[in-house]
Amino acid sequence: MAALLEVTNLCKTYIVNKSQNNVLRNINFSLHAGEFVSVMGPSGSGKSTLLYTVSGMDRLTAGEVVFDGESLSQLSEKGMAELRLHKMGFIFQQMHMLSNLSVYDNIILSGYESLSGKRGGQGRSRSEVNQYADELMRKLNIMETAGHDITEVSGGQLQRACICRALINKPAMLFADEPTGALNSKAAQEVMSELCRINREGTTLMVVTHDVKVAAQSDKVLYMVDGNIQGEHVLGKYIPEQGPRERERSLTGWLMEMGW
Ligand SMILES: Nc1ncnc2c1ncn2[C@@H]1O[C@H](COP(=O)(O)OP(=O)(O)OP(=O)(O)O)[C@@H](O)[C@H]1O
Repeated sequence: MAALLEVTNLCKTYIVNKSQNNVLRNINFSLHAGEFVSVMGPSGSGKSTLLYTVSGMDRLTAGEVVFDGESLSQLSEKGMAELRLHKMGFIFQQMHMLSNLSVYDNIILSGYESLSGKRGGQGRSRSEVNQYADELMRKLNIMETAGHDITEVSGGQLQRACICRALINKPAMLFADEPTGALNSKAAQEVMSELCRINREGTTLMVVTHDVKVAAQSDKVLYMVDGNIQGEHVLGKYIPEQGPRERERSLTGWLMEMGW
């Protein structure tokens, strides 16, 4: 089976004040449809940059990223925006909700946008987008926040609204940067349960996290050091009934070996 995401010799260099910062150095990995991978590593090792580059939010400097058969460097800005709108979902901390719109309107916005897109918005009508938004909000238990301003909901509710927004176009893959970073442990676990459920339903997940509890729920963990993937730890599919303890213990042991 072909990989959904295939990353080959990926390099990303930033030039700041005429000096060159080689943030990603020859990264290679692939993800199959339905996988859930976490990316861990020290601060500044390039985790967010990796997420941005493989999801087409930022251009790569060298190498190749192929997503669902399309090479990102071959796409124009418009082509890349279309690919992101229709096939990818994002939960990034800096992608704030629009403060002049209600929670509901924030969620449906890119759903409506996709209807006029070149890829056809999966042939849906506006009312079908609305229905899907209702379904997502019900599943994530935030229906009662629909008409609220985004300043009138809790951090956990807002994060669940971000997940609904990211899923509105039924993306093949969801990219998340510290999706539980700003949440208390109860809200974090609720968000993780939702992400795991979405993954079990078939959406591929790539999550950057510093949290062992989050990473222990993924199928495999990549550990980055200084712009390279230093190691990979395979955990297999998380079965909620078995609980996370053993996985957390095994992951923590491996992270220690990695120098975490
Ligand atoms: N837009 C940018 N322009 C210039 N340099 C950047 C840019 N984005 C990131 N960097 C640099 O790239 C390096 C890696 O940053 P990145 O945010 O990817 O690390 P990280 O592993 O996600 O860190 P953290 O865990 O602290 O979020 C850092 O040295 C950072 O300063």
